Amino acid sequence: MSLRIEHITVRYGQTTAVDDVSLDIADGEVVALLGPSGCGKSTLLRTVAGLEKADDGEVRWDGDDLTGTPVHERGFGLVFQDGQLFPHRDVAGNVAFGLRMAKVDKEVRLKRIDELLELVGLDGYQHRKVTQLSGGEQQRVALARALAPQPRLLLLDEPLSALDRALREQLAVDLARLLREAGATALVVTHDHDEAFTLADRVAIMRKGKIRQVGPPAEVWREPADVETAKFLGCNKFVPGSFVGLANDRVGLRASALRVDPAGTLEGVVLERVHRRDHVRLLVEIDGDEYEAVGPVTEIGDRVRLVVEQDGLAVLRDEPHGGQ
Ligand SMILES: Nc1ncnc2c1ncn2[C@@H]1O[C@H](COP(=O)(O)OP(=O)(O)OP(=O)(O)O)[C@@H](O)[C@H]1O
Repeated sequence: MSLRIEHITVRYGQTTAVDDVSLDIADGEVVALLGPSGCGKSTLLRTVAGLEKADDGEVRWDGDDLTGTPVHERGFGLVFQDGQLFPHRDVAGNVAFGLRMAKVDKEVRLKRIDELLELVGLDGYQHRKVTQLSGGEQQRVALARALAPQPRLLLLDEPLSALDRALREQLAVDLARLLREAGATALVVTHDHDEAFTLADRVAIMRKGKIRQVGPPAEVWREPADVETAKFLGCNKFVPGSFVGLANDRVGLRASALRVDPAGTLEGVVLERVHRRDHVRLLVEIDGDEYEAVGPVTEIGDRVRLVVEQDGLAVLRDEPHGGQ
């Protein structure tokens, strides 16, 4: 039971939206397709769904080429950014949709609806109108509806991006849990790295129509394949490894890489201070160069010591020409 994307290319006129992409998804695995706007993520997902036709390459399930298989016969569940619920049906009516199509008995159907609503945290919502639900609740219903017929693969296109930040963070955690509980095999498209890293067993980084790197979240976070990927994953400064005590040629620093701490070995002078929701962000001069750092509160002009936070670092593989 596995999906294989083989050398898929999709063009729109002069634009190559997806450029020779190959990717496998194993049974029960959640893979996130992560990349900036316009990199081709949705086009690739839509091609897997059968909503878009590939100019080249194949999408296979258990070895079978799906090229001639229409969307509704692929056995895949789809969830889009805005849920696309049926407004005239209640919650149960929406969740039941795929089960009705599959001619599942009413009794079994009702039981399955109850199970799914419990799974997505909407127990007791069966007869609520979907137009009277919050955005987060609507997305949960969309997810329950997609999961109901037990699809062999779940395709999620920016499932949380219509929601506000706080709700998105909470729902990403819930979604990760319920994909695991449902044992779902899923491909999730997102441009938000926090979301991708929360949800996925593996993250595939996409840029300009190509997959640049695939790996477990911790590995991609720690060792981006190149400088562009490191920048996309939050690195805004690149230094020789020796600056942070590593042997690598080049290391990317995220804003959280340096933290003021009297035990630190680096020394600098505070140039600027900004208060953020849950921390203080500083601009510090070290040996004539400027770096971001995380506070405690200090005064402009203070001399401070700084420690290096490993999570804030990205190690770049040594490149013969020195990368950026
Ligand atoms: N129907 C279409 N006709 C023409 N060009 C298209 C069409 N759909 C997408 N494109 C182009 O293909 C490229 C990839 O688009 P796609 O929507 O797959 O990117 P994306 O990574 O999903 O972006 P976003 O995160 O903004 O949705 C873009 O340059 C886009 O303008």
